[in-house]
Amino acid sequence: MAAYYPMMMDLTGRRCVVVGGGPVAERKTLGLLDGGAGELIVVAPRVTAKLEELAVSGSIALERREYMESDADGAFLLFAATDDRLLNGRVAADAARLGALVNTADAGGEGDFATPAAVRRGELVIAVTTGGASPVLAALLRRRLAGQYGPAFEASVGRLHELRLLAQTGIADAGLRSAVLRLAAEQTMREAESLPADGEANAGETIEQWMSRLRDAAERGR
Ligand SMILES: C[C@@]1(CC(=O)O)C2=NC(=C\c3[nH]c(c(CCC(=O)O)c3CC(=O)O)Cc3[nH]c(c(CC(=O)O)c3CCC(=O)O)/C=C3\N/C(=C\2)[C@@H](CCC(=O)O)[C@]3(C)CC(=O)O)/[C@H]1CCC(=O)O
Ligand SMILES: NC(=O)c1ccc[n+]([C@@H]2O[C@H](COP(=O)([O-])OP(=O)(O)OC[C@H]3O[C@@H](n4cnc5c(N)ncnc54)[C@H](O)[C@@H]3O)[C@@H](O)[C@H]2O)c1
Repeated sequence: MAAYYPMMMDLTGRRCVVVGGGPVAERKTLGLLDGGAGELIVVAPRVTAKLEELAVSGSIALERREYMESDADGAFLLFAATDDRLLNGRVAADAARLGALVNTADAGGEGDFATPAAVRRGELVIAVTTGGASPVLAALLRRRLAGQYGPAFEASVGRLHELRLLAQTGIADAGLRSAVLRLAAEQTMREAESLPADGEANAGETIEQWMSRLRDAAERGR
């Protein structure tokens, strides 16, 4: 069992290849699209209706045929998600030889990385993994976190980012700036618990007004 190192990968301009076209390959493909994969190719003789739809809309390139070694050539990420154990092993071996990072959907996650269950709220990504101990537990935790930090949390994260940019230029004192940013994050966490699904925290207050209010609070707390 690997210890696993969590990281967030920028897939802009990267070639990603999914081998297989069943429900598992579909899930990996949707995750790659959410994750901004630059060039996404799915190779399989048989694919789900959703993958078919993504090919028609041009979101993925679909190669409706069996996998060939050349599919691994030039790939940055490779996903072995077929129901054929021997083939998934071959894809992993090709990836190792050709320098692609590989994920295998079977065999205890043999390969270079595992895919976590993820909640996306704008720039916030919450990713959960059990390293193969219980993928279902990862999915259940993902569902709980998605409920706890609902869709409206995206706007809250966006406001925090705007505030941070403004504070970087608008508050010269580094200690005061970090106190303001901490108060803002703490307030946002508290609000997350009471935020209506379609509501926006502090709607109506500009970022400048929010920063000034936080600044007063931080100065009082010094
Ligand atoms: C989190 C998630 C992300 C995703 O796939 O996007 C994910 N599996 C999910 C669901 C899921 N997987 C399975 C079931 C059926 C129940 C069951 O059998 O337990 C369900 C439930 C369902 O389908 O609802 C079965 C399964 N999974 C793996 C094997 C092979 C093995 O362990 O040997 C088998 C047995 C296959 C068989 O028996 O033939 C392997 C892996 N699955 C992983 C990720 C990696 C470790 C993650 C971790 O442990 O945290 C790893 C190691 C490799 C990888 O795929 O990267 C996604 C939930 C997404 C979400 O809902 O948000
Ligand atoms: N990691 C996970 O999250 C997870 C979850 C459940 C199951 N699994 C494993 O993943 C495997 C795939 O699951 P599924 O439900 O998507 O299977 P599935 O049987 O629905 O689909 C298999 C896909 O592989 C394709 N395929 C077969 N031979 C191929 C070849 N030579 N080249 C290219 N594509 C080929 C088929 O066309 C089909 O699209 C399962 O066998 C299981 O071991 C993994």
